[in-house]
Amino acid sequence: MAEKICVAVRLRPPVSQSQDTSSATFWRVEDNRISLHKLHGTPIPGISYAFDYVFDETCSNAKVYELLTKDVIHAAVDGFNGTAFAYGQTSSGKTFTMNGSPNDPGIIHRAVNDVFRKIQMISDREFLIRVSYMEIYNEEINDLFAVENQKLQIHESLERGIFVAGLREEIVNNAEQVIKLLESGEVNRHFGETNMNARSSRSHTIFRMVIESKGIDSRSSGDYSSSDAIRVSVLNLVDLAGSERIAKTGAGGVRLKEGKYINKSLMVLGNVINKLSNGAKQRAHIPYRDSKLTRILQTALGGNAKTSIICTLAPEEVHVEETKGTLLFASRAKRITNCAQVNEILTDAALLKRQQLEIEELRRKLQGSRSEVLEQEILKLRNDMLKYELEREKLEMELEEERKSHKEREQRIRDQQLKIENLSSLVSDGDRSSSQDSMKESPKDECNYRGEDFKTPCFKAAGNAFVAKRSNNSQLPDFSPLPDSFSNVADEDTWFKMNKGYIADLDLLQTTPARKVQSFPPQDITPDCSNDNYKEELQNLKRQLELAIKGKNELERKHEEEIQLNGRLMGEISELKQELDVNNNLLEASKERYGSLEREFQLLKEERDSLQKSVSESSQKLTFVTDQKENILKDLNSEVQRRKDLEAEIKQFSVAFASRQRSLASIHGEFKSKMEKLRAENPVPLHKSLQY
Ligand SMILES: Nc1ncnc2c1ncn2[C@@H]1O[C@H](COP(=O)(O)OP(=O)(O)OP(=O)(O)O)[C@@H](O)[C@H]1O
Repeated sequence: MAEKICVAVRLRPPVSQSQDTSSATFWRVEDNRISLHKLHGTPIPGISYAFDYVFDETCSNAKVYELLTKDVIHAAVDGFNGTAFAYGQTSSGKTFTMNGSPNDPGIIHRAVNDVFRKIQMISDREFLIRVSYMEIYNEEINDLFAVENQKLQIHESLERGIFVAGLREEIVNNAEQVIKLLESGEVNRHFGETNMNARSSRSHTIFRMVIESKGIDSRSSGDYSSSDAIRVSVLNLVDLAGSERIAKTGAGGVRLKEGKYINKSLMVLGNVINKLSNGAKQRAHIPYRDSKLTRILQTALGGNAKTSIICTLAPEEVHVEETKGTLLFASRAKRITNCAQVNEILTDAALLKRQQLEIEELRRKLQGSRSEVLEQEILKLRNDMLKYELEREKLEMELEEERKSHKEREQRIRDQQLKIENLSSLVSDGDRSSSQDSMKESPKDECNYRGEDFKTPCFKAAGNAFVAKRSNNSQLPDFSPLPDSFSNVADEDTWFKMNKGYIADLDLLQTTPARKVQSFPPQDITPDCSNDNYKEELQNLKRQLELAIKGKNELERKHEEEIQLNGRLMGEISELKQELDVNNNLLEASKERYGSLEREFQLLKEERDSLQKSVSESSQKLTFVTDQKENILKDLNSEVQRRKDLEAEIKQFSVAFASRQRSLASIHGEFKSKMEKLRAENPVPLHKSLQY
């Protein structure tokens, strides 16, 4: 059954009253809560903790045992593993709590007495108790019952669980015997003097009782499921060494080395408690193997055991930080859930029967909900996967189409840009031609000019044609001086770049028509023209120019629109891409889940198969045993029958024997009387006469 570890804290009495008067804070205990207060009584926010029990400095070991530990001890007698340990900084009262004083024995003594007292009260079971006592000193395990057993190793086996190999175990019959053994062990324990404690435990000690019991009349009951089982439980009573600040303990040399080992193993214990307190989901790996202490206490921490922890606190203000640390440890420990169950070892027949029941149960579970649920989940996942695949394909198609139309639009934009460039150059060419024309005076020049093949601009093949036109025009520098203001609008370099196919800056291009209007108004051109045709042509040219400018503006507007549309579409494409990514992730996740479910399903199938196999093996075994039993019964019956027959025969024989005896007796009587009669008739001694 899952249950939380039981956690209590205990405040030891202050070492010296005088220290307290100068304190600025003190710990207050109210019911099952402990909080830090300022000297005048105001509670300090955030430093208040509740536990299963909070014992103040007036509390006795008797009370601590009664409220916190007794249940664990009693449960151990009933077959549950149990652990009780004391945790706290050095000199906070751990050893006092576990070992006690002559006037107020500690938890270990009380537990030992209680175990034997309880056993006495159980009449239907017989008990076997073994005890051992070890210490972990500088991360080495030593036997406190046998000093020669040092540096012992931890092992693990199916039958014994985690155990210390080579540790002496004494079989004990009463509490006094155990107390004597404990006293002998205490002598071997490592204690040392530090600034904080004149007799400081330099090692963690674990006193262990293994309690075995068996129902007394198990044979007669015939119920194999429980009375035939042997219960084995392990009870650990642990006195930890205290965490210490080297600065405070003033430790050096050996003490310093011990302190480092102590702190390290307590840190591992803290880590284990921390991980366990995170709850099953976030637990991941629990570092039990990082220290000997946690390895030995593995079952007690989050395993098959009932556990109670007492955290001892030093009340002095100078220890307030350590006390807060201990309280934090205690509140984490409070969140740990153990799952204790009676430990039973079964005889073969009981084991067979129980296994069969378990197999049946498993089979029911397997055939029932679990596999159905799994199959349904797999089906659902398959559907989801198909759905995602379809959605992905659809999205991919949409994306492809979008890409295509995006390309087309880009092409259109490029075309438009080109057209705009052409128009712009045309406009400026036209301007320049106009200005040149207006300055021309000789008919030869006029003819030359008119002889040029001036056409409506061909937008599509603009690039090269335009470059050619520019190069033609550049042959007339003398007749076409650039206005001063031109360089402010579009310099030669810019033109050059544009004509070479550089990306155009539209802002620059837009300034070109404005220059034409400002610099070359039409009235400046006409008065100088004497030829009518030429005038007409000029008019045409002007019209064409106007049209071209209009066209160019229109194109620019369209171009702008296209760019905006393009921007929007790009946004849509990136949204689609994101959606596609999300879908892909979902697909991956469901694929993974699907895979793991399939694996789980496969495992379950294998498990089911092996279970079925073991069921059939068990059935075979059972049939074999039943057959054997029947045969034996048959043999027994025939033996009984034979015995009955023999008895009857003996009876008959006895009757016949008796009647024979009777007839013999009568013959003998007759013979005797005849002899006597003969003797009377014949005085010759009979034996003589008979000799003849
Ligand atoms: N509840 C208590 N009532 C009276 N005296 C106490 C109590 N707790 C502790 N003490 C006394 O305080 C001193 C230190 O206690 P103890 O040796 O038990 O501390 P510890 O936590 O085991 O220290 P360490 O970790 O150094 O071994 C001892 O003299 C002990 O008798």
